[in-house]
Amino acid sequence: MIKVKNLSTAFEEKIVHNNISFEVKEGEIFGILGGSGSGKSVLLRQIIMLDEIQKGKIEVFDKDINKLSMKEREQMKKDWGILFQFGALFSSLNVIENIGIMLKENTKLPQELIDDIAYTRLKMVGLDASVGLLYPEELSGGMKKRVALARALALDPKILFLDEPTSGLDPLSAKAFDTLISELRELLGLTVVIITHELNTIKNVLDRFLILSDSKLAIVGTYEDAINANDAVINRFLKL
Ligand SMILES: Nc1ncnc2c1ncn2[C@@H]1O[C@H](COP(=O)(O)OP(=O)(O)OP(=O)(O)O)[C@@H](O)[C@H]1O
Repeated sequence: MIKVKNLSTAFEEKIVHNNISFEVKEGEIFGILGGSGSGKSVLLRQIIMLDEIQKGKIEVFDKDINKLSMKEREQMKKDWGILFQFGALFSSLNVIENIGIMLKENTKLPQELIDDIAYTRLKMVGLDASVGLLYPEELSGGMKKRVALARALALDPKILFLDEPTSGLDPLSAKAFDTLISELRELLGLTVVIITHELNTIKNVLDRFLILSDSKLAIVGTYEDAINANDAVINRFLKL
């Protein structure tokens, strides 16, 4: 689904990625892990075409994203949903309007249908229809994340990108959100890419992950692979 080949990124003196390569397979929940400032966000932003690729190649759906026409770029962006860490909801819009905005901006569907789809998405993320007319300030942290997720799912994406989706949530809400991500992957056949440092998520939700360390990949593999690697950097990171 995503192939990163020999990617190198540097900002002035600082080398952020030093010739890294990995693949994300269709249908898996893949984690991007690493310490603060290790280049996780830059990597994600390069994959979703917000940051430029300095050296190397990234393919999504078997297409080199550096070689897309404007039209192909726009088309590809409709095939993924993104939930940023601080992906705030619009405070002046109610929940249904917040979810529907993606459809309003990207389709010519009539308002009635947009509302119908938005309510379907709301249900998908485990929220009751009665939440639809509430405004963001009336929601708990966990509910806000779910609404933002519903918005990311609005266009029926093939890939879902999540940047620290459970940060700021209490442990119970974080666990419930993790379960939801796993369920949605099953239900919708999504491929999910998550930046996370939550050990529970790493252990229980991710199929495979990479760890960025010193601009290289300390590992690309499963949790079991990570344990078996018996590597000091990996062990420190996973608190093994
Ligand atoms: N546009 C830019 N110009 C210069 N330096 C940048 C730019 N973008 C990122 N960096 C630097 O690249 C490094 C990696 O940043 P990045 O945001 O990817 O880290 P991260 O792993 O996501 O960290 P965190 O977990 O703290 O969010 C940092 O040192 C950051 O300061």
